[in-house]
Amino acid sequence: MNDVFDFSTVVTTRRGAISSTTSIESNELIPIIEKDSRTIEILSSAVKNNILFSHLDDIERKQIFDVMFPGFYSSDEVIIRQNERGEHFYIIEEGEVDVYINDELMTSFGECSCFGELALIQSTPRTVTIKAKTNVKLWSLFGETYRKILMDITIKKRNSYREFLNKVSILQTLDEFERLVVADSLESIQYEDGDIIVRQGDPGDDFFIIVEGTCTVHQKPSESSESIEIDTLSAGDYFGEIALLCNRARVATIIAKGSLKCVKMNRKRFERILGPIRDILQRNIPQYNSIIPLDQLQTMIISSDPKNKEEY
Ligand SMILES: Nc1ncnc2c1ncn2[C@@H]1O[C@@H]2COP(=O)(O)O[C@H]2[C@H]1O
Repeated sequence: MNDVFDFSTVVTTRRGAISSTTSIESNELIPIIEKDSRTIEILSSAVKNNILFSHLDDIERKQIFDVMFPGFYSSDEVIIRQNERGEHFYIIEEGEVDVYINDELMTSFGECSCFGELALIQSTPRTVTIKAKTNVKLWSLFGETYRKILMDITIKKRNSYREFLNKVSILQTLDEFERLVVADSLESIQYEDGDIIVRQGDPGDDFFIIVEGTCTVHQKPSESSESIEIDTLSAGDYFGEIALLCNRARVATIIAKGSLKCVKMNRKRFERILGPIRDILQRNIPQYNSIIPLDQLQTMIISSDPKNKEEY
C-alpha cells in the first residue's frame, strides 16, 4: 500500500477506528484514530529519545499519537524510496524493515523503531529506501499535521502562560520574546497533598515554578537527623535551581501542601533558555533561610558555569 490515508479500511477495523476529530486553532478538523494501550506503549517508547517529541508533555504527545493512522505493508513492499519527497513519519508496531542506500542493504530494524522524521520538519527528499522485510504494521504521521498541531500547542501554551510568566519576579529582567521562549519550554505538572516533588540528596534534573498552590521546604542538617520544615513557597516562586546550577544533589526536600500546580523545565532547556537570569538565580542562593550552609556552593557554581569553562 502507499501511505495515503485510506479511511474505508480504517473505519472497519477494530483497532485503529476513527473515534472523533481534534480541532486546532485554524478550526481544521483532524480525525482521531483510537489506539489500544499496547499501541500507545509502542508509540511512546519509539519516540522516547526522539528530539522532535522530547519537548512535548504527555498530553501533547497524546495529541500527536491520536492523529497517527495505521498502515500495512507486505514483505518486500517499499515504504519510502530514496530521493522521493517524504511527507510522513513512521513508527513500526509489528514486523521488520530493511534500510537501503543506493540499493545496498545497510541495516534492518523492527518493532518500536521510527523512521522518516525529517518529514516532520519539512517535506524533504528521503535519504534511504526502506522496504518491508516481513509483513509490517506501522503508524504514520503526516508531517503537515504534526507541524499544525505543534503550532497550535505553541500558540495555546504562549497564551496560557503569558500572563502568569509576566508576574513571576525571577523572570522580570527577561524581555517579552525571552518570556515566550520560556513558555514554549514549560511542561505543566500537577501534585497532590503530601507528594514529594524533590528530595534532599537525590540527583536533580528539573527546575520548577509554582503556578498555583503551596509547598513546604524541608531540610535535614545531617543524614541521621530529623527533617525540619524551613520554608513555604507559593505561586510565582521557583525551586530546583541549585542542583542544576551547581551540578550537585538536591539541598532540600519540597513537599506539596494541598494540590499544587507547577511548570517545570529540564536541565538542557534551563541551561539554554534561562542563561540570561543565571546570575540572578546564583545571587539569590545565599538568601535562602537554609540550615545547611549554602555559601560554599558559590565556588561550585563558578566552576560549573559554562562561561568559566576553558575551551578544549
Ligand atoms: N531555605 C532553602 N534552603 C535551600 N533550598 C531551598 C530553600 N528554600 C527553597 N529551596 C529550594 O529547594 C530546592 C531543592 O532542590 P535544589 O537543591 O535543586 O534547589 C533548592 C532550592 O531551589
